[in-house]
Amino acid sequence: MAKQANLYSFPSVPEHLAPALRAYVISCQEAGLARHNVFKVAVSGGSLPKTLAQALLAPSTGPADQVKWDKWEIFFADERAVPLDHPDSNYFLLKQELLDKISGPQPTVHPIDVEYLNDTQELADQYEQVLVKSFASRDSVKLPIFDLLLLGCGPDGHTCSLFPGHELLRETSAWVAPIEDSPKPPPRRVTLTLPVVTHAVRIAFVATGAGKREVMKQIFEEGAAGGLPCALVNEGAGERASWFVDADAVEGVSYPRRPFSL
Ligand SMILES: O=C1O[C@H](COP(=O)(O)O)[C@@H](O)[C@H](O)[C@H]1O
Repeated sequence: MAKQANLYSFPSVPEHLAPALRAYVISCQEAGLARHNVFKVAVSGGSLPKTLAQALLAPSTGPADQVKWDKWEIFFADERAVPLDHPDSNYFLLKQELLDKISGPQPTVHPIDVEYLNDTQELADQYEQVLVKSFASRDSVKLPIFDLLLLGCGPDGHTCSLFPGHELLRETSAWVAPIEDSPKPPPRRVTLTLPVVTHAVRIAFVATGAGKREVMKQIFEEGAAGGLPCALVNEGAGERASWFVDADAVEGVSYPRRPFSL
C-alpha cells in the first residue's frame, strides 16, 4: 500500500513548528543543490509567508543550518491578477513578510508579468513560459519538478488557487492555469495545476489555528474520497507530502501523527 502523507503536529508555532519547518526546508535545499546546484521552490500566499519568515529568518545554529538564499529560485504556487504592490498580491505579501528582510545574498524571485493582468489566460501562459525556461523546454520536460512546494490550506480545503469542486481540478495539460471565478476574493488568479503540485519532489503544507480544525478533519479522515484539493494532493504525493500543523489545528483529528525527524 502507498505510504501516506506525514502529519507533524507541534505545541507552538514559534518555538516548535518554525524550527522544524526550517530544518525540513534546509534538507530539501541541500537535496536540490545536490541534484542541480539550485533550489527551485514555489510558495503560497495567505498565512504561510509569516510562518515561513519565522522559520527562515531565524539565526543559523551552525554550518549545517544555512539558508543559501543565493541558490534559491522562488516561484509562486498561485497569484492573484493584481499589481505587484497591491495588498492582495501574494508577491507583495511574501516581499513584506520575508524577501525584504533577507540580508546578504538574495534569491532569484519570479513574480507574474503584470503586463498581462487584463487577460488571465495570457498571464498563466506567460508564467508557464517562465517555468519552461527554468525547467528546460516543455517538449523535453513533461512536468516541471519543483524541489519543494510550500503550501497553505484554506478553511475550505483549497490549496494554491485550486478550489473544491472547481473544474480546474481536472486540468491535465497546462502547468499554470487561469481562474476567473475564485470563490475567495479576488476572483481573477493564476495557479499551478494539480499534476504539477503532486509531481514536486517534496510538498510541505503549513496549517495553524483552530480555524483550520474542521477542514483538517475532512482532509485526513475522509481522504481523497472527500474531494478536497488538499486531500487530492495528499493522495497524489503520498509520503512526499508533509503537514506542519499546530495542536489547535488538529485537535480531535483521527490520523496518526509522526514524530518529526528528517
Ligand atoms: O487565497 C489564498 O488562500 C490560501 C490559503 O490561505 P490561508 O490564509 O488560509 O493560509 C493560500 O495558500 C493561497 O496562496 C492564497 O492565494
